[in-house]
Amino acid sequence: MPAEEFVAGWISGALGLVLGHPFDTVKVRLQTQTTYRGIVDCMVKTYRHESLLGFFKGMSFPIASIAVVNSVLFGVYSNALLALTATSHQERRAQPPSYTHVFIAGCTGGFLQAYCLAPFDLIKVRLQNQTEPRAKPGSPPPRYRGPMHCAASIFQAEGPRGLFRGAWALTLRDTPTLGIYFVTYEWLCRQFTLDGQTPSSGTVLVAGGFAGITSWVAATPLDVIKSRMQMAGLKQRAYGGLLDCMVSSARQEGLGVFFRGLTINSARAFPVNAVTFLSYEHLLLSWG
Ligand SMILES: CN(C)C(=N)NCCC[C@H](N)C(=O)O
Repeated sequence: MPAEEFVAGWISGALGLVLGHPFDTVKVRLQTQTTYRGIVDCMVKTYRHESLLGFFKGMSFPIASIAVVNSVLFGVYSNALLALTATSHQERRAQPPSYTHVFIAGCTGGFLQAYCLAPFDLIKVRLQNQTEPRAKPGSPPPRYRGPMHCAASIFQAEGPRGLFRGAWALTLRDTPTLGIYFVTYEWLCRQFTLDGQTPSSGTVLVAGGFAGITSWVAATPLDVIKSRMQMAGLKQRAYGGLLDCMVSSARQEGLGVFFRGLTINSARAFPVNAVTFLSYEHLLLSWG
């Protein structure tokens, strides 16, 4: 099993994550809290109340976890393609796989990464939703003192299953959308590259960026539900399950609720995924 894809996936995912985290914090807050009038209002309030640090809440944990999650995604994707088409990463430019194979491999990667991502994503969302300013005398202490304390508190209160809250919604979100992600990337690369050639860096940046946007547009409805399930019973009301969360969110806030965070998600997706794919392709190319 080729291991370079796992390592390249890890490094490229971490680079993309740092770039996209401030956008991600605004997105999570818009999706789960009703106190903001829009993106700008959320950014201004976050900055005033919590300074620049507020945008980077909950980042240390995803940085550590991206090692696992992105390497599982890219490693499983590439190895699934190897199993389906008997071609290695290097051979795929000369013998491109069919889009059906790319889609199946992407869905497989998405499905497996969702389970690795679930506990890390839960902790990230819980920390991002803590709007208390850091270390201000007299202000109430935040519920969680950091990622480890957050993980331990959830574990103590709900057991190991508690750490997988929202995992179903996350799996439903990621399985098909990661198929879409890799198909879009491959399709765009092939449109702008001569047969058998390696795509230029510009092509990889654009194809990666648009793959990110397309997949996140498709993922946003379930992303909203996932974030609400993860916050259920805290700042949110508790839900009877995924379907109950969907129906009651739509009843109370209209169908527009499923597109909350869409703009910020798309704005974040372009740079994050452009950088992720560029570094992934370059790392694999330099390792031969
Ligand atoms: C639509 N979905 C779930 C994705 N495209 N997932 C791939 C993640 C890539 C990058 N780390 C990101 O956070 O955008």
